[in-house]
Amino acid sequence: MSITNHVISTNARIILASGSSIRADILRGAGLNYEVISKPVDEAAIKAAMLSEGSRLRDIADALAEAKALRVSRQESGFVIGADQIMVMDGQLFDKPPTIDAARQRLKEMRGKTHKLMGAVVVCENGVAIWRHLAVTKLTVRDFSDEFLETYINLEGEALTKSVGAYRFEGPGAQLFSHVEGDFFSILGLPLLPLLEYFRTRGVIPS
Ligand SMILES: Nc1nc2c(ncn2[C@H]2C[C@H](O)[C@@H](COP(=O)(O)OP(=O)(O)OP(=O)(O)O)O2)c(=O)[nH]1
Repeated sequence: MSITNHVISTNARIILASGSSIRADILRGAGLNYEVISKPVDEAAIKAAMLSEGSRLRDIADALAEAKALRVSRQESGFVIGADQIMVMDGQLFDKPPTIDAARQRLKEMRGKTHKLMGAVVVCENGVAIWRHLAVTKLTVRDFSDEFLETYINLEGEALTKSVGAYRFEGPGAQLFSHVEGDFFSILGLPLLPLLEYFRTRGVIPS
């Protein structure tokens, strides 16, 4: 993503509690002045506990986003943003692929099918969750050739392991899809527009 560094005045401290580079790029590209403070959260434990209780997958994304934001908000002042995104296909939950080969297998599994991305964002202040939003996007992967897949994988490499869907929609990854339903920023990992609207209602950024 081509990112400008044109900041629109921000009247409060904004912290992104995420190690995700694309989330940072999205906030910076939108002209927000923010800091990144990310602290570890045992996502696997939260996910496993909620799955064993039969929680809805969207609630898992929300709980993870809240846990990430709370972990930082308990120690830092300001508006703390936590986010989490899960991929769902054929009723199954997928995490980020651990290796390039796992990404290859995942993309082959996704070929010709539609999957959902459930993206949660939670804002916390002084250790309390004060706002939340969930965006569900639907993406239909075309029946791409093995040759295209190898070309794409060689182009993106390790970046595919940083994305829950094993693609980067903002780049040549767009060529994987025949149809998407939902918001561009939510696909990338941060439901930006509802978040900006919330910050405007709180006077953090100008209306
Ligand atoms: N560049 C790019 N990244 C994507 C795309 N779709 C999903 N992602 C990334 C956004 C997130 O970094 C990641 C989803 O995983 P998580 O929600 O667990 O976040 P992550 O572990 O990366 O960071 P965090 O837990 O917030 O520290 O997938 C895309 O189309 N392009």
